[in-house]
Amino acid sequence: MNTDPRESLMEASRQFYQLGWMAGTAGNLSARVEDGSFWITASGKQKGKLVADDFVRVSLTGELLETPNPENKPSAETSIHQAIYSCFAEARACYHVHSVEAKLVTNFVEGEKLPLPPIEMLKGLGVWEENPQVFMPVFHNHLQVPKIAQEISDRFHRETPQVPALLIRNHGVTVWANSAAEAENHVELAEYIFRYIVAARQVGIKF
Ligand SMILES: CSC[C@@H](O)[C@@H](O)C(=O)COP(=O)(O)O
Ligand SMILES: [Zn+2]
Repeated sequence: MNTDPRESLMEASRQFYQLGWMAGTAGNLSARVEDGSFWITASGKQKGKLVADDFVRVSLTGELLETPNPENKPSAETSIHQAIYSCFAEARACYHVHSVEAKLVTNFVEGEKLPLPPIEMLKGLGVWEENPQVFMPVFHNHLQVPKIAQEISDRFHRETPQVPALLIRNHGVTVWANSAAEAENHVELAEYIFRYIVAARQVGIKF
């Protein structure tokens, strides 16, 4: 991967903002560099107009390594990115967005996983089966973000998720991939699936 992925992160953020998935300051994006550290959006930046100074570089253990602007603080959800990179050594990018549909679908289930419809788009998330039975992990939206990160880490060490994506209840989706381009693709596919789930419910289709 390119040593400085910020251009890809800014481009993805602009795109997600335009789609309504990173309204205001919502969401955070990160991508790793060769030494294992990662660039992540600084906390509280407007996601529709990020510039290269709106990022920080942190280590896998959360230590601040580089900040173009001394006032930058790492995203409040950095610990979730750390958990993902620690669980999946091959992951090179981790994107988190806040669409309306990603929040809605978490209200359709009470348990820890959301059943996904057996639609073609699942192939883009790595599921190549006929009529697959696939679930996306759902986590409680604890006020203390490190607690969410710990639960992600604990669950994923016990059980590998079927898709490279997770939901936080009434909050949003987080995806990961082995490149920034693939992470962007995963966000778009996950969001398509959430729109499908909402629409299927409206017309009474069950899966
Ligand atoms: C619009 S506030 C949303 C935040 O609480 C959080 O969930 C979020 O996604 C952005 O936090 P940030 O610290 O800017 O990375
Ligand atoms: Zn968030």
